[in-house]
Amino acid sequence: MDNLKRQVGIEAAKFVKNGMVVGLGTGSTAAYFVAELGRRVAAENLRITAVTTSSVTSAQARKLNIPLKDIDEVEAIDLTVDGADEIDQTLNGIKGGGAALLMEKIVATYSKDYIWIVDESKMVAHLGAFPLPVEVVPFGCGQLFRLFEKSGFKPTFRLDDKGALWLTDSGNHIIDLHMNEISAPEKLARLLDDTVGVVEHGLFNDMVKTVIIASETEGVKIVTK
Ligand SMILES: O=C[C@H](O)[C@H](O)[C@H](O)COP(=O)(O)O
Repeated sequence: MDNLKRQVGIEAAKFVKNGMVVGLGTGSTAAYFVAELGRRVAAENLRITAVTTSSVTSAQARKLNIPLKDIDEVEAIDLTVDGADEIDQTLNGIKGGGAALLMEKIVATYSKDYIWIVDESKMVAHLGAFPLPVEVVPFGCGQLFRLFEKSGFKPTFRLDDKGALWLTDSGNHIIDLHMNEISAPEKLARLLDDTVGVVEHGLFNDMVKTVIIASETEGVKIVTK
């Protein structure tokens, strides 16, 4: 698995050219992309500026001497590369397994180009086997949890290793919805967008045009929409 993740990370880094502003995703797959960029910055004198999608990725980028800027300091983001938890046949996806969905969606929204990198296990017929992360404001999140229960969304609060409610980089909590199958991702996204207390959700519908997939049998392939 790690080998497949490394392959797509290295492949995606080939899209990065001198002078670009690059969005750095979060997670175990995106970390290989960031590592390869760091290698190229050191070995090839690649000149880029990066914006990141989480404190974890910022820390990795700093260690690798990748120049970072705040998202509001850059004119535009040329390309963002990120992982995903599930991707369906239409290239809708679920993200946020690493709790970075809010910053990830903001960075993706302001990127001219957006690529996901995954191993083949992430490609699915229907979204929903992976619990859908929803970032929620702490105030009233117990009420929101009960609303999700009544709606049949099978919510669970995400906890940290001490058993406390998970705190995101933006100071919010995460409720994971165990829906098993999401038959209408657009409809669910609209409903969540309209729900008070929801900051963001992990449905990334119609956002990505390019996915780089690695499999044991077929190697690396690029799927576009
Ligand atoms: O919040 C985390 C992100 O959405 C990740 O990109 C996603 O969870 C995939 O992570 P991984 O590459 O570790 O499977």
